[in-house]
Amino acid sequence: MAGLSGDQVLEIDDKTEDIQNNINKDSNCDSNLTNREVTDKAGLVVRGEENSNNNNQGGERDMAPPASNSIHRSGSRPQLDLSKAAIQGSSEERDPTILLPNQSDDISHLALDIGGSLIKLVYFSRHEDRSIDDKRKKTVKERLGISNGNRRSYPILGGRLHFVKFETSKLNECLDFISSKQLHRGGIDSHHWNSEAPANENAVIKKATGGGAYKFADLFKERLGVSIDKEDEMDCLVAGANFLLKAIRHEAFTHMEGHKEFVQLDHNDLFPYLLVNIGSGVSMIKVDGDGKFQRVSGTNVGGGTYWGLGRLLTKCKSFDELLELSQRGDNRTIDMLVGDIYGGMDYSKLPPSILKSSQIGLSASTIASSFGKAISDKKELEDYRPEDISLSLLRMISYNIGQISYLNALRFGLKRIFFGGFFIRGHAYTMDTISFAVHFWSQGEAQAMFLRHEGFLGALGAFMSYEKHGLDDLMVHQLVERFPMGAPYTGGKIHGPPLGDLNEKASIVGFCDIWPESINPLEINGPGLGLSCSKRISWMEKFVLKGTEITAPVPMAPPGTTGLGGFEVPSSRGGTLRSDASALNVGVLHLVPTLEVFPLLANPKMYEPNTIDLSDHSELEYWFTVLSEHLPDLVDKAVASEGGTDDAKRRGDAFARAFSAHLARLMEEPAAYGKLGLANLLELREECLREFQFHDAYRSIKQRENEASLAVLPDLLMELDCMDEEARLLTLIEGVLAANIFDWGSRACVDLYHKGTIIEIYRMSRNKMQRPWRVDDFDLFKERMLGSEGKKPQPHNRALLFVDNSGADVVLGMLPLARELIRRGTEVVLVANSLPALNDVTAMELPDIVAEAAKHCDILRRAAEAGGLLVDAMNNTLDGSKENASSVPLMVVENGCGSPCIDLRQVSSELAAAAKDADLIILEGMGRALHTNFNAQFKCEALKLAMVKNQRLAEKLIKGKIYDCVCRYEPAN
Ligand SMILES: Nc1ncnc2c1ncn2[C@@H]1O[C@H](COP(=O)(O)OP(=O)(O)O)[C@@H](O)[C@H]1O
Ligand SMILES: CC(C)(COP(=O)(O)O)[C@@H](O)C(=O)NCCC(=O)O
Ligand SMILES: [Mn+2]
Repeated sequence: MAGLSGDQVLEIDDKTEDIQNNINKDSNCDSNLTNREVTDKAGLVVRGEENSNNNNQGGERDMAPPASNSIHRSGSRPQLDLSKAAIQGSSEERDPTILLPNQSDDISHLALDIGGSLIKLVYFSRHEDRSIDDKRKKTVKERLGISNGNRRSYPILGGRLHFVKFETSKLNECLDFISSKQLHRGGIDSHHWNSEAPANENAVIKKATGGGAYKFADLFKERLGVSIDKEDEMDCLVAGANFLLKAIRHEAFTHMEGHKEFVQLDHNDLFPYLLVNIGSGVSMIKVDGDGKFQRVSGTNVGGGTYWGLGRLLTKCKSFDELLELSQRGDNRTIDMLVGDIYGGMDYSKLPPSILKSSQIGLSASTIASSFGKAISDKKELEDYRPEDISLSLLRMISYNIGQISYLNALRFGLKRIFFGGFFIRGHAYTMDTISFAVHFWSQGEAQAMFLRHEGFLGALGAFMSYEKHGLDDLMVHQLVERFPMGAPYTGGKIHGPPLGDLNEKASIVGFCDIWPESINPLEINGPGLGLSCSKRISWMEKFVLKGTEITAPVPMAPPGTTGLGGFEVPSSRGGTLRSDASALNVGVLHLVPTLEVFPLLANPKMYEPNTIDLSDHSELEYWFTVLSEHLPDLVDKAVASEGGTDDAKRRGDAFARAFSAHLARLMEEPAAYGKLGLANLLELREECLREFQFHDAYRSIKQRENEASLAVLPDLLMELDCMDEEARLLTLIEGVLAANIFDWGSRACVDLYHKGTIIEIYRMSRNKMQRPWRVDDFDLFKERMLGSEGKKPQPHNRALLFVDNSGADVVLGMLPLARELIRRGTEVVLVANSLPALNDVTAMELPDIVAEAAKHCDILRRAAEAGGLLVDAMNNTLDGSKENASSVPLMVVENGCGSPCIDLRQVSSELAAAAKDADLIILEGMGRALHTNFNAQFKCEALKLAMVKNQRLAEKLIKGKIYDCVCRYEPAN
């Protein structure tokens, strides 16, 4: 336990990462600015007031010393040594357990930028090693032709870069934080990239930049035993900016008149640009390339001026308070406007005989002189509203910086100006004001852009200055911002009344109220599949019997306590500057070195994963409600998955708060974390769960559904084998669609589970799948598979089956389909999640499922052996033969993601390799085939299969109803 001083006490638990370490004991999550913050991009409330004023006060002198020395940074950083990918321990046996490239030197996991106002920290944390079975992976890699020599073999989803900040005046808190997280241990002297590695504290060196790197070096040595290696501040700013602009897709954006738009930057056309860092003071740097820059100007009127003067004039206690005041201010009471001087007239309306230049265009409302009214009035400071003072000050400083920036851009013919530094604080009005100034003075020629990691450029640059870590060599998509998680959300105590026994909700009621009329529940006792097989008790009857196990409530904690206690339905706030940044971490980048663009995308540049764009506010509101309403059930499952312990309940509560707060934040500012689509929201939820140590909330649910399904699989396969080709293919596709109902992510399906009716409904839909489906290309697909007019088509070479849910979905739906393809001579690659998401099956779980299925099916067994899925059984096959060598293989690869949706711009290298020889893609499930990729075009044939388990989506996407099915077949593009 490391007690932190100040008004926020953090509880530290050494054993756990981020969140648990730092759950705020104070239940007031909305406390105003706290001493320790994580990247705060909050406060994007757009003022209704017109911002058409401009600052006509030219001639402001840059009082800062014009340091115009040109620094050229060495570009000879060591390259990423991909050939030495075996990182720790025995590389033969284990996949590397770290994500950063393995070099002989270690990698830093902490760098600091200690500025005049704020200390910025960038640190790296490692994910757990969750790589899937090594032997299997090795065989798959051999099959796919991936050798360690030319391919990266780092585990997927291996680490995160965190961004945290503290007030410089609260240095002690920063030191406590570093110490609590053991960030001062390890480093360039240790040989293992591992927080457990013994550290010779005397030799630990940390990179730091900013004035405090000099000023506080002794304190760091004394308190943490750390020697500070000082890095040039400008050097770091530029390195950080270049890195972000190249590596993060939605890093830069424009902000004009309240409208934020992300800009797509061409990496080959990035330079030159002007970097304006608005910290306590302002630096203006002309950047010509990596390590090539020149500090061309600056101004001493910066963030420190606003905060310093503002504090004196308004008595505000915090920067945020000052900024918030400005939002309610009216600067006309204190600024002297053109109209004040010219008797209410626009300067441009003066008679032509007087007006020499008609180009100036100064309206009456233009600020002629900031604070100018204060000279003529007989007023004292107390007579002015602090709100007005704050706004006047903010405008004065923002316009001034915008103007000087433009003049410097003009000096060097630069069109693009990127603004960083914490003065901006993601504040809409500040950005609008700066943008206005740049736009106004350049007459639209120059563009002001802002950076999402605005204040961390220096710290990131310092982080990257560690020799040989190779971070700067990582390409786009390798460092991705998945979602802004990682550092603690200050969840607070559980409060609110404990719920009763959650098990009560399992009472079984009828299902007719849910199921659409088109499928009549009364027909469930009908003639089964209408087949001539002689089995009296069909597999389905057995499965129904198993149903009670599937729908039984998950084991929960003793009644009376629950993880739901303190959960609050998110509510949107408006009108004030958000202080949530102190509670929400919006500063984490995930380091995912193995991610690649899926090679079968027809047009990667045009590819947009999201089908539903949430820029329409009513759409966002709808999904906000859906996800909020689903939250109690999710927390219930998550807490149960961890045994319902008190700790789990506390984390469940904190998760609910954090997720709700993120949702609320996004409602207010949808682009807060980058461009927002539905897939991002769903991913946010998974990331948030992981953040609170819920690594697999549906673990036991998945297990029991798998078991029930595997128990009846042999009988299903037998039934299928009794059919002719055509009936079988149709039954297989029906089987996939029907089983997609086992979805714990859909509110409607969760209701069916809880009512105990889901199995019946599944049975019903398998028995009677009315065609045509809402989207029904089955006949086309059938023709491709079976041919027409007696012509046998060429079987597919390799099919990638993107599988979805555990249980019936994968076992009774996708596996039988895979088996059919294998039987026809097509290699099958099952593509599954790298990390759990809802009840989706993961790549790590699949080999066991396949192995179990293979026990009763020769086709699957041989294929699984050939694909390396049954490595242990290879010398011990059912009949002892070695026939697997000639069999068509069944393989499993991980997709590189941990969400119900898939962004095909970022897939695992394994999947990318598997895709090379594939000529058929089958995307299954709502997440993978509808929310994302519904409109994706592929170079090869694609089949998109899903049951639509959401009414609104059904209406919007297919003009249909809930539980309608989609079978979309698209020939190669
Ligand atoms: N919580 C905060 N406390 C103090 N200043 C803040 C805060 N948030 C934003 N600021 C603004 O950011 C400025 C510091 O920006 P920063 O980029 O960190 O520069 P420096 O490296 O000089 O500290 C402050 O002068 C102030 O204008
Ligand atoms: C999360 C899901 C995409 C999972 O569906 P799946 O991919 O398993 O078919 C889906 O359950 C979903 O969109 N749920 C949210 C909408 C709702 O509750 O209706
Ligand atoms: Mn799913």
